Amino acid sequence: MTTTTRLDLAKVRNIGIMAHIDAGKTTTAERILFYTGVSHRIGEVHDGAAALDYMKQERDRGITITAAATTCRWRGHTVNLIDTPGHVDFTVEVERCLRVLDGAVAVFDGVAGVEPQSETVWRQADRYGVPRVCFVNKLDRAGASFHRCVDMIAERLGAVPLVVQLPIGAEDGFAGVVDLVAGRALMWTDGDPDVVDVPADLADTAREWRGRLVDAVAERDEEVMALYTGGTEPSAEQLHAAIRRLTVAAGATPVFCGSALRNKGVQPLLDGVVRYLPSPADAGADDDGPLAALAFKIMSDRHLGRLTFVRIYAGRLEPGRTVLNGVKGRRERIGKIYRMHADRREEIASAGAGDIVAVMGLKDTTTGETLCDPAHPVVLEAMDFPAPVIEVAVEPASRGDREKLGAALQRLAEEDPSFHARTDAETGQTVLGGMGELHLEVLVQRMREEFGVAAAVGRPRVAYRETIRRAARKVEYVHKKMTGGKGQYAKVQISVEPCADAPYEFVNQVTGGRIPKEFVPSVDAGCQDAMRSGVLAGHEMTGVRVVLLDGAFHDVDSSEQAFRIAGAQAFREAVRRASPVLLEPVMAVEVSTPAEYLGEVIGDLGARRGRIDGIGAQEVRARVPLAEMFGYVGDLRGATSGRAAYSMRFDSYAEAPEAVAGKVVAAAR
Ligand SMILES: Nc1nc2c(ncn2[C@@H]2O[C@H](COP(=O)(O)OP(=O)(O)OP(=O)(O)O)[C@@H](O)[C@H]2O)c(=O)[nH]1
Repeated sequence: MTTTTRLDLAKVRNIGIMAHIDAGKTTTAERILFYTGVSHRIGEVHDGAAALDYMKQERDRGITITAAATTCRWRGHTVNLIDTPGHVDFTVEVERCLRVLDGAVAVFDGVAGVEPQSETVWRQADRYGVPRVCFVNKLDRAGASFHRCVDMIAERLGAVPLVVQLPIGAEDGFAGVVDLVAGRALMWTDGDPDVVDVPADLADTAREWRGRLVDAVAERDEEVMALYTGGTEPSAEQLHAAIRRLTVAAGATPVFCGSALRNKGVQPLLDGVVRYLPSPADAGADDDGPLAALAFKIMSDRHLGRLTFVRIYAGRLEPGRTVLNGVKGRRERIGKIYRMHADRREEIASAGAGDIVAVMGLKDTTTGETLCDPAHPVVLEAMDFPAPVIEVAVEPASRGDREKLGAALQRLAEEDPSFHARTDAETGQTVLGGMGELHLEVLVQRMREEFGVAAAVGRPRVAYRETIRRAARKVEYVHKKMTGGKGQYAKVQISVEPCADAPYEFVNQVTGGRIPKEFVPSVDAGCQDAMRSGVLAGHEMTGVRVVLLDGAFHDVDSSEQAFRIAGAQAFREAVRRASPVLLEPVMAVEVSTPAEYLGEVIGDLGARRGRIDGIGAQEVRARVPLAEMFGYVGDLRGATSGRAAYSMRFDSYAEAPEAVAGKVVAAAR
């Protein structure tokens, strides 16, 4: 059965849930699905039964890897919910979700407060200008503190928290919340909360905090300020409207609280989502304009095959329609369209601006590309994906496995733009690259379990790069083969020089037909072939400009192939003369630790060739080469009795010191 819906845009919310690993995103999302009637029982993460974590891997590991888009309904609104992964290795997933969201719920662990990864994700959301509401979760746990977490939101994240609720009771006795806007209390026993008077012992505190809320809003909102100076207390509706204006403008963030696990606080959080977070209409979505949609995720479904998740910004999508991939300039036909409900799907007859849906039938479109009306081509701003910094070599067990591996890698790379696969030119091995140890572990496990590839997998190693330190001018290479029938002949002369603003550039300066036009792209292709495997240790090269200066050809014996070979050989020779160097990935590392271990943590980072960027009362920021960070999880736990935590993301590539480079080069040879 298919359904046709024309959404009232003002009643749509496209939101994500973001947080540090284990803060309780998945548990909160599960409760949202339960209360909105999508799922009929509550799946627990620790039972491996959460509906959103539907991939087998996720069930095994109890963590969220792939963001799943789910549609649910709350108080007459359509809420498209995206559950984003919290582990730093999957930052790309978070980033691509933020790109298509209108708003987000930031979940914090009431005991741990603002943790490093919540900070990373918060900054990402800042970068994309995504309005947020906060949910301070786990208030049932021993040691939880709502106010400490609110302070951290202000201090660590530089946000303006608007406290709209106060917890009633603490830890085991946590029973409900005061709604400061309405001046009522919500108490949970089972299911929906009872709305009652604010408990007498909290009345004064509640009055004080409502005053603070009104002050904070008045300071930033003219309408409430006008009431305030006129001596009128704003009504609940006026306050709601002002909080919405501030939230949508990303000028402040309402803070809610509760315990997802104990089923407390989730319904008012949902109210907050529809009340305060923006709708696509706030972003100017237009159903009647020409189509503009962004593909933000590719997923292979065991039954349906390739599904492309798209966010529609303008216009409508219908099955059977031909659309243009604005980036590739190729036409694609839309197959069936689905609204996804985590583990279930609903076929729909059309989808409009502001919607997030899954589409079948797209063959050529990858993550970050735009779909548009062929008569009105547009390209929406694409997404940037960081380079893989860690690799493993994979050796298929048999020829059959090699074939399966090829298919698996293609599918996995389509789904995940932060995953790369290449063939090592020297060893012929297949090398997989990713964002971190866990990322690759998950990919390898999927390759084995989902695609049935039997393969030996090497130890994870750093993905180095190679570049050149200076220019090498006028390097010549002649490719000549005169054996047998038709010969091969191509001569090229090139210069190479360091290129700061692009990984690779090719400039053609050949004049007077010394190389026929049709062979110039072959020289370029040859240089790019050689870029894939540097002369030092076979790592991918970056930051090289090639200038093609001169050459010669032969009427009969010259071919594209010959010029490609000559280009590659000239390039290798030029690079050898241009002081090639090894680059290593350097990570931005943030460690949070009890103060007593601070000295030890700093000393250890130093021993790992780290450069300290900043030291706080309980935290250290440093830049450390990735090569020194293998096994850091365990070492840090050991040194701090498990009390410190860290997060790490790619920062930059830097020239490896000679001692390090020497070893890498020797190992490659
Ligand atoms: N005490 C308590 N535990 C909670 C609460 N919410 C979640 N948990 C537990 O915290 C753990 C992590 O919860 P998840 O929901 O998987 O956290 P997550 O943030 O989705 O984690 P990832 O998906 O791995 O990024 C689980 O064992 C939950 O049962 C809560 O309100 N109170």
